[in-house]
Amino acid sequence: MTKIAVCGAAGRMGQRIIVAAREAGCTVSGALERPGHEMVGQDAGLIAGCGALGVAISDDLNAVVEGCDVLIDFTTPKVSLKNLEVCALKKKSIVIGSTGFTPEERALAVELARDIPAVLAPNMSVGVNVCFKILKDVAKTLGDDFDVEIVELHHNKKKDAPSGTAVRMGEVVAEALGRDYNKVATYHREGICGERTKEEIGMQTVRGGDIVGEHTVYFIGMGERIEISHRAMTRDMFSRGSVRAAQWVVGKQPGLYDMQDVLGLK
Ligand SMILES: NC(=O)C1=CN([C@@H]2O[C@H](COP(=O)(O)OP(=O)(O)OC[C@H]3O[C@@H](n4cnc5c(N)ncnc54)[C@H](OP(=O)(O)O)[C@@H]3O)[C@@H](O)[C@H]2O)C=CC1
Ligand SMILES: O=C(O)C1=N[C@H](C(=O)O)C[C@H](O)C1
Repeated sequence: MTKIAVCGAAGRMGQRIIVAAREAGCTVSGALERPGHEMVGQDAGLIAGCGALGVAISDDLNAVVEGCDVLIDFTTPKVSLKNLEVCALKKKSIVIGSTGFTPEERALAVELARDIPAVLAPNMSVGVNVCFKILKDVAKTLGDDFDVEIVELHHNKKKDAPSGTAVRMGEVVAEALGRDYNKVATYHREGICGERTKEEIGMQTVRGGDIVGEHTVYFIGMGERIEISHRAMTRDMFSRGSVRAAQWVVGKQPGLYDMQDVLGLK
């Protein structure tokens, strides 16, 4: 039985991951929140709503990592990089779902995962990862004649924008079209901003209410349009995906993997 510890255990995703780990027959060996968090000391299962587990939410990163096979972490990039560093020191595996990594932070993650197997993915659902695969083919087939715009919608508590999934979708399309995402992504249009360039990929963000997560990539041509959309109705396919990744990654060769590796979509 895989021993899973969860970082961000009292958060929206952390709670669902604890439930998913139990449903998958894994042992929840530890649960983490930051020092001073009001949930430290509480039973992680009671907070997640799946009954007492006898696992108190801790603020002791070293002790929690020591006691697990794999840490699942849905927090922020800075916290995730620290967790990756500690997992590397203790030779434990890690699954990171946090989003909002800068290119420099991502490069650091690759470096830190040199000696341990780690999964880093902005979206752990099967549906979104199949969309990544489809998008590559669609973009390659359509080529430069269709304008690409990406729109994402999320709840009003989300801290990063655009979503990690939208950025990955932009990267997949840009790469398929032979463009550099960081040069062609256009996040803002206002005033007399000029005609749209052929190369740009528009990235639009909507925030409100309790939207779990919606992504649409528009390929807009003359007289026709293709829309590839994914809508998440609950967080459960993200949490199940993260547990699947945790079970998969333990024992793999060191290195940084993504959800396409876990699902065999490459
Ligand atoms: N890859 C995927 O499939 C998905 C990724 N995400 C991403 O996961 C991340 C978390 O999302 P969500 O659960 O909605 O966010 P929440 O804010 O609900 O949860 C994050 C939790 O992490 C806690 N935390 C902050 N700092 C630390 C620390 N140093 N040690 C331990 N815990 C800490 C937070 O505490 P506090 O409230 O005190 O800050 C909070 O309880 C985001 O980046 C989001 O984009 C979300 C869904 C799916
Ligand atoms: O913060 C969220 O909620 C989500 N974040 C991920 C992202 O940024 O892509 C994935 C999902 O859409 C939910």
